[in-house]
Amino acid sequence: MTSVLEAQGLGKRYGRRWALRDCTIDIPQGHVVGLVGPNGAGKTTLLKLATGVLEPTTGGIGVLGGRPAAGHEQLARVGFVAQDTPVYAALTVGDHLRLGARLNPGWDAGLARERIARLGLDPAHRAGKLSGGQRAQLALTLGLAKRPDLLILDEPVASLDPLARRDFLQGLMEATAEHRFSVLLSSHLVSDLERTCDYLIVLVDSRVRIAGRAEDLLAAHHRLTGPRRADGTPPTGGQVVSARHTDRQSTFVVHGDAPAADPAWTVGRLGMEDLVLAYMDHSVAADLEAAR
Ligand SMILES: Nc1ncnc2c1ncn2[C@@H]1O[C@H](COP(=O)(O)OP(=O)(O)OP(=O)(O)O)[C@@H](O)[C@H]1O
Repeated sequence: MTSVLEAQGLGKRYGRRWALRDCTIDIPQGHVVGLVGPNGAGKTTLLKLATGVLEPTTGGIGVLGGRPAAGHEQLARVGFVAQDTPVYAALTVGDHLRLGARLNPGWDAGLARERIARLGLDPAHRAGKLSGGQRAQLALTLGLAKRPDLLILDEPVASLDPLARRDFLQGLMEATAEHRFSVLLSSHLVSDLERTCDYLIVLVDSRVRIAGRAEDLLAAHHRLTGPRRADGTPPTGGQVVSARHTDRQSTFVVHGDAPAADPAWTVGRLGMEDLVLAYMDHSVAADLEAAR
């Protein structure tokens, strides 16, 4: 099956600073992919490379088997809702739908109308007077009604309150269940992704730290807690993702097979948030960097 996004040695540099480097990933179709990382990690850069808004400095990127933004057909297959869910303030909700119909060959007018009605949005209302949550829902509706094979959303819920955030993500999940398309969604909040995404990419300091199916990643990581290790290494094999030490205790997050039972050590599983935080741990990230 064609990958939804395939990158080989992909990099983007601004002057002397790399916004994204050495990015090699291959994401199968049919997932809701969460791209997570701290501010400035390179998430927007990767999404803009995927939509063809930016050209790579190094390497290459393919989206749904084609070059990003290469021709009408490719443009029609990819929907993009940029950061801050941009809409035209002076246009009404109805104007947005008419514009969507004019610009997109595969426009699903029924879906757009039905969704706007379900959200309780008045087609005569100017977009500039909508609340942040309503604006985000309008932008999502435009993205969905385009009926893309891949919908890319850059921090779509960043400015929303918890209720609006939940409604937005729920609407997105319902749409993916109904229309079967792939989604690539960025956020710096793991809690947003936990219920929504089944594939995860963790980006830290402009590099992909880990990428894969969420359940595989969770199964492949363990937390070990036990007596403080004088040499700072865990009692087992596996790649150390993060390490924390107090006077008496050491806690490691390791990537690898389940460690053999040792009565002095507690072995625990991780949730998605713990996993992402472990990869964001800067001290270990710096060590990994030095070891490359
Ligand atoms: N046009 C630009 N010119 C120069 N540097 C840039 C430009 N755009 C982004 N950068 C830099 O590239 C790096 C990655 O930025 P990017 O916007 O991709 O991060 P992000 O993970 O999306 O961050 P956030 O969560 O804050 O949106 C940052 O250091 C940023 O300052």
